Amino acid sequence: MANGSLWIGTSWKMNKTRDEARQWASAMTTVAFSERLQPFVIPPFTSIAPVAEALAGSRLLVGAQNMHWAEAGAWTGEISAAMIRDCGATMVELGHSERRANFGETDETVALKVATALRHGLTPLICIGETAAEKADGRADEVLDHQVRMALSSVPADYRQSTVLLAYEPVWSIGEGGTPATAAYAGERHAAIARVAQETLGRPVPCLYGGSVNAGNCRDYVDQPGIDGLFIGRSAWQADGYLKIVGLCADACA
Ligand SMILES: O=C[C@H](O)COP(=O)(O)O
Repeated sequence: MANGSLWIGTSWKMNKTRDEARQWASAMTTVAFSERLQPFVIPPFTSIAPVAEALAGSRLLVGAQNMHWAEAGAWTGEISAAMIRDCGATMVELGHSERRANFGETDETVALKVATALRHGLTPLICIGETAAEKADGRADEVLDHQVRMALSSVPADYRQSTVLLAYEPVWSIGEGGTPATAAYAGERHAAIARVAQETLGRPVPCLYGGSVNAGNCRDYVDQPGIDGLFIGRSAWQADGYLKIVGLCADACA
């Protein structure tokens, strides 16, 4: 269980029109979230502004699923940190395994993006995780160590106390066909990640678990020491699914 806030959020990946996004957001506006929780939602780019408008005044933070590291320029198809801020987002997800596997994201580009995000006042949510093959080879902690060091060593000196989040998402646990990590396995990896983060940044860095989280297993994860929140896909894409998990996590904190 987290000592500080328990971060409970969802990325919608490439799902929802603006109308669908507004419907999800409007279901949140009357919810009294537990003070122990920090809720957040990460819509696709097209829905950031309408969701941020609908959630103005609520405790839910809004994020983007990716961004470019450059300030502006000839980067067709890309989105800058300033554009994301302009739409009302205050967080940005970086390095999701789907972007690493399908769009050439690397530890080097994630590092560049972390620095840019912080300079623009965006909280980076840095996704890390080993593949099934790396796990089978007994290399999970080695892979995570490298990912964490690369991402956190890029934090500019003036921003070392800014909020930075990690999300441990074993690649084999994500999406359709994914197998959720056992809470014990996730807890062991979180302990290893916490040691590397402390070494690299000189302070604790909150780390969320993601990968087939659902209403049936969410409490097992948040009961683990060192798991500071949950990053949820499919089980939170419907408002009632998200709120069910939020309620269970609030109970776990009580
Ligand atoms: O961004 C969220 C993660 O990739 C987890 O997705 P999932 O809960 O659908 O497995």
